[in-house]
Amino acid sequence: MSTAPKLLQWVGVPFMCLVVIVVVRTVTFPSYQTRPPPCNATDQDFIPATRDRLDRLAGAVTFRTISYEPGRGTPEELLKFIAFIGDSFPVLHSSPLVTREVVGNFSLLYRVEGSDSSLNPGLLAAHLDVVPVTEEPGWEAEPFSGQQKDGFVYGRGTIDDKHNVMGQLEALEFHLKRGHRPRRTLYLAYGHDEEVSGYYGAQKIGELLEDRGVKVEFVLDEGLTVTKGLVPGVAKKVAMVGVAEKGYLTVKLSVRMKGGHGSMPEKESAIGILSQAVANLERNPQPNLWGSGPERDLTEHLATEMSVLHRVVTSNLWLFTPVMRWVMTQKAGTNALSRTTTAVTRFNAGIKDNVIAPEAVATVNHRVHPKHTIQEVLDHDVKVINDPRVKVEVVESLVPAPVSPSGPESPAYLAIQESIQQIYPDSLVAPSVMIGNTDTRHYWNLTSAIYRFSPNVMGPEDLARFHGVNERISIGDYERTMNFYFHLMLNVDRPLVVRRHEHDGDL
Ligand SMILES: CCCCCCCC/C=C\CCCCCCCC(=O)N[C@@H](CCCCN)C(=O)O
Ligand SMILES: [Zn+2]
Ligand SMILES: [Zn+2]
Repeated sequence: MSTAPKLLQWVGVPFMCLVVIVVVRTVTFPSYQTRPPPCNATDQDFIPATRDRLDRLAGAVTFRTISYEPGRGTPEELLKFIAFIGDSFPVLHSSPLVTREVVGNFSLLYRVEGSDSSLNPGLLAAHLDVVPVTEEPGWEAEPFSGQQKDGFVYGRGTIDDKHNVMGQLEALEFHLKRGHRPRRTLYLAYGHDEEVSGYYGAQKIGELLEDRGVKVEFVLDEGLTVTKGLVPGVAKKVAMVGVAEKGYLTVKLSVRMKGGHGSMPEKESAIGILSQAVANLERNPQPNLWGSGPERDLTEHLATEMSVLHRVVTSNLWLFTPVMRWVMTQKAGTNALSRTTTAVTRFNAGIKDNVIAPEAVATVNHRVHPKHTIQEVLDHDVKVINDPRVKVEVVESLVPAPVSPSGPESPAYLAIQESIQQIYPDSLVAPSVMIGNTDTRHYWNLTSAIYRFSPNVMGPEDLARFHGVNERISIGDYERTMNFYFHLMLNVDRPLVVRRHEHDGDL
């Protein structure tokens, strides 16, 4: 047989088989998107973002409830914020159904008594504290003003996390004002030191509930959001419900050398050696694990909603995972889903222009992928630094969270999904990995159904607002936040049993 037909036989035929398999899988890949059951909400079942509600959010932002490090915050501001909350919701705070405890001096635990003791309580979480403000001159509005400008409320805490605190309380106040009596007992847990790991706030709340033998049906805390323009190949909004949460590892790198007079430097300095170590870490990222954890579910839940090329790839991850691994590392948001991230967040050295620095110290903040271990991350750092003069110390660590159930087998997840779809009817919903950390670490013993989701919309240009400059929330998003919690409180106020969910294709 001549070469051409033999080549065709050995290459062409297998290639054609491959093409057929890829095409068949693409066209037959299942849709995970479902439609919620009909919502019988009326016009009265709506919380408008009225002036007084916006002023309450703005007021909350004015309290400089900054957390600096574990055990070092702003107690006076927290006490003022707590008092402000008490004054802002008179029906809630005078209801015989509601009890409020101050836990750990500055955290709040509300309990709304339900009428049906056969239903396990639900727990909504958020936090009262914020991170410090940097780059103040870059802000378009004073960071603790709560200024309303161009359809936004500006300020530190507007999306992390005072919109959830105030949005949940507004929803509960609205329910109680209308005489609603919940069947399911509801806890509202507001930690005062989430930004510094919650050791004195949420941890105490978790311990208190455990000591009381409380088991909850679900926990919902801050998390990923409704996203627009962040998922490659998807034009629609995508609401990402965190069913998992990355761990973290904070590492201190230090180099000590002989100091001395700036006029007689040695060939290498502590600053130079540490700078090289940091550069090595940034040039050699932790391994790409995309596809090995819950982030794969996010992609597969969206495959049928993607543009053709992306759909071919995501419907055939058996073949194209290497392609996905490359695509997903091209931007910070998707890269954060794909691997343990490495962020050098502090670098300190030197005391005077003419003095050789005897020590240089840097802090590295890793967020650990669900399929990675703390030790593996540390081993990678040491290997990549490859310099025994650099001391590597673990400052703090947390293993990745257990993965919560999602999809049709998880009624609590479906209730969250349903509430999202009632507020964002044009949005897709998918399970995802919370790339930041939350107070839910302190609630692991209360339930296996822990979710992280904040009902506001984030686009590519908004990611930098988290802990950054010009943190803000649109008035429309705050209105949707309040109404998300209004609907969620209704949607969970029934036995949460596995229900047959209407698939698009079934209607
Ligand atoms: C396929 C597209 C994927 C895009 C993913 C980007 C989605 C962006 C939406 C939201 C980003 C959420 C990150 C914000 C985390 C907020 C909570 C927080 O700040 N927590 C702190 C706790 C610190 C505890 C101290 N160890 C933190 O994570 O730093
Ligand atoms: Zn937060
Ligand atoms: Zn934060």
